[in-house]
Amino acid sequence: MSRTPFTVPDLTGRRAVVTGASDGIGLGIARRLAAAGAEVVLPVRNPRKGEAAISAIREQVPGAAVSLRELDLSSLASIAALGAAMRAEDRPIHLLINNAGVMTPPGRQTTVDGFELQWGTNHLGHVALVAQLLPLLRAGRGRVTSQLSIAARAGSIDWDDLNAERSYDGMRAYRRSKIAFGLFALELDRRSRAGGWGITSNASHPGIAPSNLLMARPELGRAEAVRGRKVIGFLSRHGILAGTVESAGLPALYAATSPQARSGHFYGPQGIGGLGGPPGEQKSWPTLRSIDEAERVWQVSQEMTGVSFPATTPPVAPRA
Ligand SMILES: NC(=O)c1ccc[n+]([C@@H]2O[C@H](COP(=O)([O-])OP(=O)(O)OC[C@H]3O[C@@H](n4cnc5c(N)ncnc54)[C@H](O)[C@@H]3O)[C@@H](O)[C@H]2O)c1
Repeated sequence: MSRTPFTVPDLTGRRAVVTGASDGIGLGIARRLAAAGAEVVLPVRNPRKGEAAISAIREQVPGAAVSLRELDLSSLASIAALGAAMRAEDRPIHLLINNAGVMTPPGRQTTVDGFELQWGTNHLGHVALVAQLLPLLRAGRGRVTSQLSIAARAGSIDWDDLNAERSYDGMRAYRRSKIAFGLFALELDRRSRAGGWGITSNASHPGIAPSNLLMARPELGRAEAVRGRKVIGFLSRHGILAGTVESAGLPALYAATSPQARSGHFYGPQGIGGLGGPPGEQKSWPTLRSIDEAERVWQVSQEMTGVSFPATTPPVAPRA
């Protein structure tokens, strides 16, 4: 099955930031951006893995303009430090791809700030990052793309237990983090339009691909993990209901760089079940449609993280 029908346009002179680019889907995204001529910043938790990622990119894109910054999305202090360092560099950001993520860690874990790990990393961490980088994104008329998951097609936000303190289920918490993050991405589009911030925001999901996220599942029993790896590896190899780690980056790349991709819209693989295949626009999932919930996510996330976005009166008109 052909998996690369989308070519990233020329990005010479553009500066991109990609989270979670030391591995998996994010590494492929960063490599393609660099190949298209962008200067790519990789904020990573582990500098050693970051150096290896840069070597891997330069092997395929000699002379690629890639550099590392330190970022732990599970720490608001680390996010603030990255924001301060990048604002001090005072260079516009044209693309921000919020790709990093963690899924179903073994048992309920918390960030250094005490948030349930998936809620704190996948959602709140990226909200805080966008707030920290907002002046640079505005300066670059930046495009923000946020990576969701097919898991967010179902489930809901348990507003009374955002941190899963009363009851914890790993997949429920993952879904919640990705639904909230999707609602945030769409609300960012609405707020930017209403406030004239000059940035765009859309969302993507990669389908399913055999990255560490799915192939190393320490929370599963050994037999179950091996079975899962075999099934996903088989599906990916045969292009059935799954992509490769490389192709899974295409929806985010399309959302972030295609002249056809629109702010406030949603992109994913167009294959059977939306799990693999070429990237394109897809109908938003019911979990992402409530404007009331999006506004609530917007407010609650600022309260929980202590970051703030410029005030705007929420627009009443539905999204275009
Ligand atoms: N692989 C899939 O099938 C699949 C399916 C749906 C959604 N996704 C989403 O795609 C994105 C990329 O995942 P992947 O499959 O490449 O997984 P991966 O585990 O290979 O990569 C995840 C990346 O996020 C980074 N990360 C995790 N916690 C971090 C933290 N606290 N601070 C900074 N970086 C952190 C990791 O270091 C890694 O680089 C994630 O948002 C994931 O939820 C993946």
